[in-house]
Amino acid sequence: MSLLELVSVSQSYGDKKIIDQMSFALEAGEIGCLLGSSGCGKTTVLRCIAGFENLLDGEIRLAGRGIASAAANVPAHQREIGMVFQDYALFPHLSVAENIGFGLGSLPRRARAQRVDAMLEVVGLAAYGKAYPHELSGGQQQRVALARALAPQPRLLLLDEPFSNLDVDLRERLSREVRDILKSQGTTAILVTHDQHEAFAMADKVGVMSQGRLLQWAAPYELYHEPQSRYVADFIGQGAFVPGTVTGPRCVTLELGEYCSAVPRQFVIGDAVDVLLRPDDVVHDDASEVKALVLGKVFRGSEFLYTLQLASGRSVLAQVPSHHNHAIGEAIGIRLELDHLIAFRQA
Ligand SMILES: Nc1ncnc2c1ncn2[C@@H]1O[C@H](COP(=O)(O)OP(=O)(O)OP(=O)(O)O)[C@@H](O)[C@H]1O
Repeated sequence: MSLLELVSVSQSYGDKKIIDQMSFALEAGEIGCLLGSSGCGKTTVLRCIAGFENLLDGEIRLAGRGIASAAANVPAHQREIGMVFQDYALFPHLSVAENIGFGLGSLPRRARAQRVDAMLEVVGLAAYGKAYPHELSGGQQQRVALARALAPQPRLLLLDEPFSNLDVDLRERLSREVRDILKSQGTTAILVTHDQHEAFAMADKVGVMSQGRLLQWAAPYELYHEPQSRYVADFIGQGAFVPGTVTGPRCVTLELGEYCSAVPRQFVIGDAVDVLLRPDDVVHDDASEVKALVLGKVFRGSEFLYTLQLASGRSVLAQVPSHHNHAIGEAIGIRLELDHLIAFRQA
């Protein structure tokens, strides 16, 4: 039995449908992530799970028990769900230890103090119990918020864009740290973000949302390598679509030549397809007869990300080791190295 199940959940504000028949399941101890552009309904899903919104249709189950449907709701405070918000929402007049102990009122004093100490240790702030929130950095404050949410040992933790107030470096580090903390505690959690690096760094399962619908719910690797729709293929990672024709059971012909790998089974010979080329599929090769013009380049330390123009005028991206330093306007040889093909029928 999954720890959290959403079964065909819909929600609306007035006449406007915000969540449309959304279903997914999260196993105990897993970290899930809802990823999507601004306004697609991510936060609304969290609010439905937390008990702050009523459902129009469908059901939410936590550990096998129905907690929300159009007909009945378990009140938010009885759901044993913790939340961490973007703005930390710490109490400024309480010390770090008092903040963390805030939700532990039902524990005897001693047990509460022990739990607070243990949580300070878990989030690496053992020396800061007596400090006040304004004396801490943004990253430290977010760790206090995490400790406060974890202290009552919720069945499920919801994190709503928890790192978006932090600068990029800290975001990356903290997202790894938070994942380690959640895993060490065996906490089941759902994170909401519009940052796919964060989603990939943190989550076991990622759900891509668009306009209130869940388009795909899968492990990050699968989302990247086996996107089920053009939208997901486009949204996840970088790349460009290039038109081609299926020429054999495993082959497709593009303007860059014929490439044979596993053509998805739904296609037959003669089908017109758009093939997704990721930057790492396009390999720089001086010996190749296929040439492309360097339109732009971004230095990334160990590599360049080149924007290349093909003979047709179409652009593709290529990830090239940075000792190949070509000038804009130069023609360079390229070939494709496709492990597997991501292709969609041409519209
Ligand atoms: N209280 C409300 N009343 C009416 N409409 C609302 C309300 N809250 C949110 N919405 C609308 O619901 C839609 C989804 O909002 P939601 O906050 O869930 O999106 P989101 O994906 O979390 O966006 P962001 O990444 O910008 O936070 C938006 O169009 C928003 O305008």
